Formats: sequence, structure tokens, C-alpha cells
Amino acid sequence: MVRKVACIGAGFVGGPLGTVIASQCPDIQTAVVDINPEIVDAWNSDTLPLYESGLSEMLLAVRERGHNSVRGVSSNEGHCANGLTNCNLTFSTSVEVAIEEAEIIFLCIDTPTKSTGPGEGSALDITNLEAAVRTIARVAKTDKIIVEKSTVPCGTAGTLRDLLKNEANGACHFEILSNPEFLSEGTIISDLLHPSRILIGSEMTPSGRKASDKLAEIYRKWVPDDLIIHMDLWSSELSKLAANALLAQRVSSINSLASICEETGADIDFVSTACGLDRRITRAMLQPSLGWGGGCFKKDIFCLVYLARGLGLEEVANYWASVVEINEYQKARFLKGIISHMHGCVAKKSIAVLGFAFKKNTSDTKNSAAITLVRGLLAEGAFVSVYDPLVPESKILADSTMRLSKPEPGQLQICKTAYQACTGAEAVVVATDCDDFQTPSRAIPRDSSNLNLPPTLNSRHMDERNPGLNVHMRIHKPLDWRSVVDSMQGLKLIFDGRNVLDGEYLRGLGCRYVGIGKRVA
Ligand SMILES: NC(=O)c1ccc[n+]([C@@H]2O[C@H](COP(=O)([O-])OP(=O)(O)OC[C@H]3O[C@@H](n4cnc5c(N)ncnc54)[C@H](O)[C@@H]3O)[C@@H](O)[C@H]2O)c1
Ligand SMILES: O=c1ccn([C@@H]2O[C@H](COP(=O)(O)OP(=O)(O)O[C@H]3O[C@H](CO)[C@@H](O)[C@H](O)[C@H]3O)[C@@H](O)[C@H]2O)c(=O)[nH]1
Repeated sequence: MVRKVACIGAGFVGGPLGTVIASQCPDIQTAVVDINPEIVDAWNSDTLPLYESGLSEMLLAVRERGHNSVRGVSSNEGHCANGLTNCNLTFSTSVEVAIEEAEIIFLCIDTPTKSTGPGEGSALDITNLEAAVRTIARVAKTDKIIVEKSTVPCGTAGTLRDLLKNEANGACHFEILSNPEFLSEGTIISDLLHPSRILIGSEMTPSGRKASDKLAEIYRKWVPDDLIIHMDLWSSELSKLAANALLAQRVSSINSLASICEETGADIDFVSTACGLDRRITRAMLQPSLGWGGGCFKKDIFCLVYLARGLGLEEVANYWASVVEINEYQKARFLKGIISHMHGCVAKKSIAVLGFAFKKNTSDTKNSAAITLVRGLLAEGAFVSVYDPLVPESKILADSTMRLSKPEPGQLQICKTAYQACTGAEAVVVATDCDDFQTPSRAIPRDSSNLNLPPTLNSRHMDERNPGLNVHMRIHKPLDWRSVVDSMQGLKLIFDGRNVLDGEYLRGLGCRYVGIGKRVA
């Protein structure tokens, strides 16, 4: 029976994963550790470092359970927020202590694209991952199971094994497992609680299988056994890259078809529905957009491309590279379309951009198509006002500003409301599929989450125990498009970069509607 685990890296993966393990396995002491004290402080404060539906409620429930516990579980060197020391979840910078105490160590460390040297711009950089494994080699005094949660180049398990062999003193045994994470931002807690599958890659040796079973034991606390799949290390590592490449390929494919629709008068929403209803195709990842973004797709596809090229499989490399190329093309095409609809010139024209995150329900802007859009509009001399319900103003400002060409003073405005952004605008661009931006006929029910969370506290109780944790709980207020259109001026164009609006309804309000892959009426 596993008693102590550690998650190294308290980012989008490590923080929520640690929280879910602690929530689902009260008998397991979970230490989430990070070298960045700011992130750790944020996890221990009322303002979490990331917004995710259900996260703060789950954290609160774990802390509450610790508060009510009479058993007095020891708590590593970290502490539960609000001084609660009995809970089974800690966030701290005590990486070495966590390593020493844990039987299973989840590596949840960032693996960005390499920015220098061989493989620059393509291969994944595992420097941070290796640094953590070096620390394990140095401080471990007992056997450890080391779990690759990070997305890694294929063969990394072997690299880490060699590193441990060379750097550890040989007194303890290390088993490396690959256990890739498939969560999506915006639905992190739900995805962790209800994963479509859990892959566990191990060496096909008795000790590899034993370690694999030990990890499966943890997941079995909340994941059905038939969803836990055991395989070899390479297959598991490759499956992660393959899954992201296939998902991104679907969006690139539908976006490439959207461009045919725009030239011919076909409607991509009909085409997407028609294809998606085929039981073999399904409707997932076929929503046309101004371009996909996020921290994972591009870097993971490039990692696959790098692998294929290294294996001499040039055609295979080119095939997957084209998924990213089509996405770049889509982003550029969307910007060009806006300029063209505004008579070939956006200079000195006011344009509102609604949504800046790479998708709804997240404050993450990594590779967001909105960044390309806003930078492009600013470079063309437009006055741009941006509103996003979750992204902080400072982040929007930093992302919108290019190194070499800065916007003129007053050219970029970050707004507190969508109405403020749209007032006086000649064009409004919906860049993120936020529920708040939907038109009435497409509006979704207010509580769309289906998290199946463990029994949570009622809101009155939450307020009393931990008022700050409520700050991220959002109430959807659908946009009043009539007021928006009334407040616009000039051309009154609405560009729907997500095809989430009802074009007919908007035209009825007196504006011109331009969707992706649709004929402009
Ligand atoms: N974000 C996602 O949606 C997602 C989903 C699935 C898989 N992944 C993969 O999981 C990995 C982590 O992604 P993320 O989004 O959580 O990254 P992140 O950047 O949000 O978090 C990584 C954390 O690791 C910490 N860190 C770096 N080196 C460290 C060290 N030596 N010791 C301790 N902490 C260290 C950093 O300070 C950072 O807080 C990546 O490989 C990513 O590709 C991410
Ligand atoms: O039909 C669709 C679906 C998605 N998108 C866009 O595609 C991007 C990626 O979306 P999504 O896959 O939902 O978000 P991520 O959080 O990037 O999650 C992906 O990347 C993670 C990190 O590896 C994986 O764990 C997930 O399984 C994988 O879905 C976003 O910009 C979406 O707006 C579309 O344009 N159309």
C-alpha cells in the first residue's frame, strides 16, 4: 500500500493532480513541490495560480477534511493553507524532503520546445526534468518509482534511467514509468476525475510490472480498472505525442475545409455536423476556429516531427508538420479576412476583441490565436480594445506587445467589460469561445459543469471558512448583444472566430456577421 507520493512541479498538471490524489486517496500523503516559491505561495493562498472549475472547491474540501481529522497525519515540511497541518496535501518548496519521503514521485515539470542548440525550435527541452531527476539521484535513500507525467521525447525513460545509474550511489532501486497526462485546460478537474484512459508504460521486467501495478493501485481508487492500460515505455511515450497530433490534425483539417467553404458558399457548420455524425468520425475536435492554440499541441507535434526526421522518415515528418502549417495559415487568413472586410484598411479604426485566452474557461494564453490577431491588428495601425473574463490585464498587455514594434500610446486598451470594449467599435471579433459571449439562441445553461465532485461544502460555509477561495467562482452573465450592436459605430461588423454566435440573430440586430467557413450575407 502506497503511503506517500510527491508531485514535482506545481503547474497546470502537478497542482491539480496532487489535489485529486489527495482528495481521492485520504490515506496517501501527497506533497506537491516546486522550485518556484511564488507558485507555492499562490497555492497556499486564497488566490490560486490558475483558474479551473472545481479546483478551489476540491482543495477546500481536502483542507476541511484535514481540519476535522483527529488522526494527525504528519505533513512534510510544507503546510496546508490557513495553518491546517493535518491534511494529506501540502504545497512547498521542500523538493528534497518530498523526494526522500515519497515512494512514488510524479514528474510534472515543463518540457518546452528547445530554444537553442540541436533540435532548436523542434525538439523538447528536458533540462528541467533532468535537473529534478539529478536531485532524486542525489537525495534518495530508499527505492523510488519515478513517473513521467510530463510530455517527453520518446526514449526519455531510458535517458533518465542512464542518468540515475551514473549519478546515484547505487544503494537504492529506481523504476521509471511513463504515465502521460491527457487533461485539457478548462476541464482539468473533470478530466482528472474521469479520465478516458490511464496509460502506464513500464519496462517489461518483473520489477517494471510490479511498479506499474503499484501505480495502478493509486488510480484504482477512482478510475475503473478497465481504463488502466499497461504497455511498454516507448508505446506509452509515443501515445501521448500521437494523441495530441491526432487531435490537432482534426482541427487543422476542419479549418482547411472552412477555407474551401468560404470560396464556394458551402457552410462549414453543415459540413462539420455531417461528418461528425458518422459514428466512426465523431464530432469531437471538429469545431472550426480562427486557429488552435495552447501550450501543448504545437510543441508536441514538433517533437513528433523531430523524431520522424531523426528516423529518416521525411514524408512522415512533413505530414505532421503540415498540421501546424495549416494552423499558421488559418490564423493569418483570419486576420487577412478582417482587413479585407474593412475595405483593406484597419488603420485608425476601432476594433474590439472579445476573449484572449486560447480557449474558454482558462486564463492561459499560451499560443493563443488571439495573440496573433491582436498583434496583427496593432501592426496595421488599428485601435484595439480587448476584454477577457479570466486573463489578467498585465498578461494581455505583455502578450500583445511585440519586441520590435510597440503599439502607439492609446492604441491598445484592456477593458474591464465586454461592453466597454465594444462601445464605439467598428468591428467586434470573438476570439475565444467563452460561454458569456454566446447569442441568446445558442446560450448554454448556466451551470454547464458536470464534475461529479465529492460532496462539497455549501457556499455559505465556504465563505466562512475560506472567503478568498471563492474569488474564482464565476457566474455566467450572457452578453446583451443588442446593447453591443447599438453601441457600435460605422460598419458594425461582427467576426465570429469560433462560430459560436447566431449570425441570423445578429444580422437582425443590424450588423454584418462574418463567421468561419461561411458565405457572408
Ligand atoms: N498544461 C496542460 O494542459 C498539460 C496537459 C498534459 C500534459 N502536460 C505536460 O505536463 C508537463 C507540465 O506541464 P504544466 O502545464 O504543468 O507546466 P507548468 O509550466 O505549468 O508547470 C511546471 C512547473 O515545474 C516547475 N519546475 C521546473 N523545474 C523544476 C524542478 N527541477 N524542480 C521542481 N519544480 C520544477 C516549474 O517551476 C513550474 O511551476 C509538460 O511536459 C506538459 O507538456 C501539460
Ligand atoms: O473543435 C475544436 C477543439 C479545439 N479547438 C482549439 O484547439 C486548442 C486546444 O484545445 P484543447 O485540446 O481542448 O485544449 P488543451 O488544453 O490544449 O488540451 C490538449 O493538450 C493537452 C496537453 O498535452 C492534452 O493533455 C489534451 O488531451 C489535449 O486536448 C484550443 O485553442 C481550442 O480552442 C478548436 O479550435 N476546435
